[in-house]
Amino acid sequence: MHVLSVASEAYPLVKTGGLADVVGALSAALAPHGIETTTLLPGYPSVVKSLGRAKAIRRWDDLLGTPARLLGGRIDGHPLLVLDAPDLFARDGGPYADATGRDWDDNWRRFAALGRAAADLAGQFDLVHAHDWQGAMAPAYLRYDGAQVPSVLTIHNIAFQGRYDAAVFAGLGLPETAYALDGVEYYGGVGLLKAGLASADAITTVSPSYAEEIRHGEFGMGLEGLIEARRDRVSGIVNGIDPAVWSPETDAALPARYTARTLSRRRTNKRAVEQAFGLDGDDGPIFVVVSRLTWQKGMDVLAGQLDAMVAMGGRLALLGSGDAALEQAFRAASNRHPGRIGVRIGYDEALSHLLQGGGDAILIPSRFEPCGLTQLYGLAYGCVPVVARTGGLADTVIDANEAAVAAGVATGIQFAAVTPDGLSQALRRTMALYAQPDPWSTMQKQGMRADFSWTRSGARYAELYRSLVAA
Ligand SMILES: Nc1ncnc2c1ncn2[C@@H]1O[C@H](COP(=O)(O)OP(=O)(O)O[C@H]2O[C@H](CO)[C@@H](O)[C@H](O)[C@H]2O)[C@@H](O)[C@H]1O
Repeated sequence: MHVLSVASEAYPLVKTGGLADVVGALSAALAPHGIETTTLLPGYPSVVKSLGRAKAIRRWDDLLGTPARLLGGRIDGHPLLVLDAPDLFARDGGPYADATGRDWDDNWRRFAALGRAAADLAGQFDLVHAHDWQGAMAPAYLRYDGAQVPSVLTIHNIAFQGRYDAAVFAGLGLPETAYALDGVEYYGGVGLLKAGLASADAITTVSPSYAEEIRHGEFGMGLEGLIEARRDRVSGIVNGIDPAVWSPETDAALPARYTARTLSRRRTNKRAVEQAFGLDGDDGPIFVVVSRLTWQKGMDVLAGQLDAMVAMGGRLALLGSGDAALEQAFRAASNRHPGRIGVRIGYDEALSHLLQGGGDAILIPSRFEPCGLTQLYGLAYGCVPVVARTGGLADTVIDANEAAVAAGVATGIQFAAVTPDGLSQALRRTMALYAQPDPWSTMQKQGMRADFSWTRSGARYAELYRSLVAA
């Protein structure tokens, strides 16, 4: 089977978050099931450059108003297609925003063009798998083209919806009838994710709990009615992690590599974390954070608990970037507590590996979390996850309640309320567990033994694809 996977990022070519990790890993996850995945990405400058001298496979004189061509390449040995449309993608800055962080005004056109190109190419594939709002127009174009190729749309985060003014509809190149309640119309404007959700043959989210949560107002963020109406098409398939990239035994970013049997080697990495973040050397735990600094991730609540954490004897090494006010709050905390709180504002892939390989516990106090990958990396690296009980975090971490600790099955600490009290209790519980070396190392080893490889989830996607292609 040949599948076209359409997304705005894919590791290792372009990454701003977890979407890239998953899209980058899918091709290898599906190959054992006889599925060849071709990934279609926008031609950002770095992506086009990575292709070297590539020949155009196809050209458009007018792809939603702009000339474009299709270039071929490989991503980790798997087929790659790149939509080279310089008017849309040849810009400095990030995939979605300029260097100052301001979203590009024409994002609707940039990612609708990606979807339009995918639909134009779909005839060469058995199925199209689109990701998030940036890929979501692919199923919509397929539907309004009357194409026979089935489509899957995966929601990695329903908070990002690609919502625009009604005026952009005219630029989408769709029939008038598409501006309708069951089409692209969304609260009086245009919704790209909404259009995809209304059109795809199947909808997946990245954990079973999140699939359930988004049927309700608090998590559905305006799309709960549509999700509920299409619930027989919605399923949750939990993300895996790519062992070629995330494995403490082989990780080149770690000063000391280790396994569950050689956990004491982590001490060398812990010293490296202390150095990198200017932390005091002592025997207490180092909490780590690798995250976008946003409301979703509960970073405001964490910022409010840092004085308490330091008073308990904890230290923190934080790597992240995001909201300016939160960046400032963490910097200020680090100035207040030199040697106890170290902060690195920015994006650094290698440092994120070091934190997992040297930190004692990774904090993830998310208000909602479709799946979450950093807790899975934490589990694989013996960096115990301390997580809010929501979405994929609830599905992947076994809380260290008394029964679970006694049975030796706990893999982390869960807490229910993302509030100052909820988080400070979780920190206190973590400190108390850390003070008991045996249960703590049992918890680390349990996490490292848990299987979050793509084996099971790859099989689930393959099964879903087959059910649609056969239909
Ligand atoms: N400053 C930094 N430097 C280096 N690396 C950094 C970094 N900040 C974050 N990262 C990395 O970015 C990724 C974040 O992935 P997550 O799944 O945790 O969240 P995200 O919200 O981006 O993804 C969305 O999509 C994914 C994929 O489906 C879902 O798991 C998730 O719940 C959903 O919100 C991880 O690989 C992490 O290590």
